[in-house]
Amino acid sequence: MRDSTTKAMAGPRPVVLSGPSGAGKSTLLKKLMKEYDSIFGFSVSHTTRNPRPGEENGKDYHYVTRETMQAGIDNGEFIENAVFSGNMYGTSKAAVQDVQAKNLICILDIDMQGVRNIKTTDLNPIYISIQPPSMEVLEKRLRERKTESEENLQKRLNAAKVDMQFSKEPGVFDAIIVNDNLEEAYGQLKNALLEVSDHYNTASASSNTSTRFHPCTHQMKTF
Ligand SMILES: Nc1nc2c(ncn2[C@@H]2O[C@H](COP(=O)(O)OP(=O)(O)O)[C@@H](O)[C@H]2O)c(=O)[nH]1
Ligand SMILES: Nc1ncnc2c1ncn2[C@@H]1O[C@H](COP(=O)(O)OP(=O)(O)O)[C@@H](O)[C@H]1O
Repeated sequence: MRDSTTKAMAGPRPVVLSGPSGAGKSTLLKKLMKEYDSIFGFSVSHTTRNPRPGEENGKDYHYVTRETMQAGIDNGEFIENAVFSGNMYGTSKAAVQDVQAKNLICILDIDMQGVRNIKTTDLNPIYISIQPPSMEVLEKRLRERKTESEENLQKRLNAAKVDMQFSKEPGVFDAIIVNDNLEEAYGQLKNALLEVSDHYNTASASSNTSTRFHPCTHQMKTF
């Protein structure tokens, strides 16, 4: 059902990045955000999982208890929420509004349940799937990341099999990027952001030849 509280406002379309845990979404997003920090803004999700070393509350996630998260959901504060590997995750309306208020293109990193749920809302994002070259490579990268217990790792690998099938469903994603070589995948991500939307265009920066994103304003829905 559509959220009847949504209202239209001018602004660029958000971007959803999805794909298996370990596919490289955070790595690619961090590169994009570093290069184009005046263009893109990250939608900071809520989660009940513990922070990893180096992660910052309010930057990577809002780390909350189950009780706090459930209260927020019950109170209608979330656009979507899901349980992944035993933890709750969700995109609050405030997370998206905070980015839009800065006139930045909002980027969401969400799982496939989130993709399905967002498709029932008026957010109208561009959907990009980041996929690993193979299950073997995914497992190797997840193990080398050293962030997960064996149990969590197995849960992520099981979810990844379903996710890889989901990404092949016609019409779900505007672009699918296989993250084999990081620089190539990053180039493809930038191209996908340009190609999948008429609302982006490129121009040479005055002082160098790097590609710049210039979002045009158009009608979009916000929460
Ligand atoms: N539905 C939904 N999924 C989210 C949200 N935030 C993160 N996720 C997904 O939750 C999964 C686990 O994220 P995380 O614990 O950070 O582990 P990682 O993907 O292995 O780095 C990933 O697939 C994320 O895309 C959210 O707000 N909503
Ligand atoms: N193209 C790549 N080649 C090799 N390692 C990569 C590549 N992309 C990401 N990684 C590494 O794989 C691990 C998983 O990437 P990450 O960005 O955390 O994935 P996700 O956010 O999708 O869970 C990280 O340790 C990251 O440094």
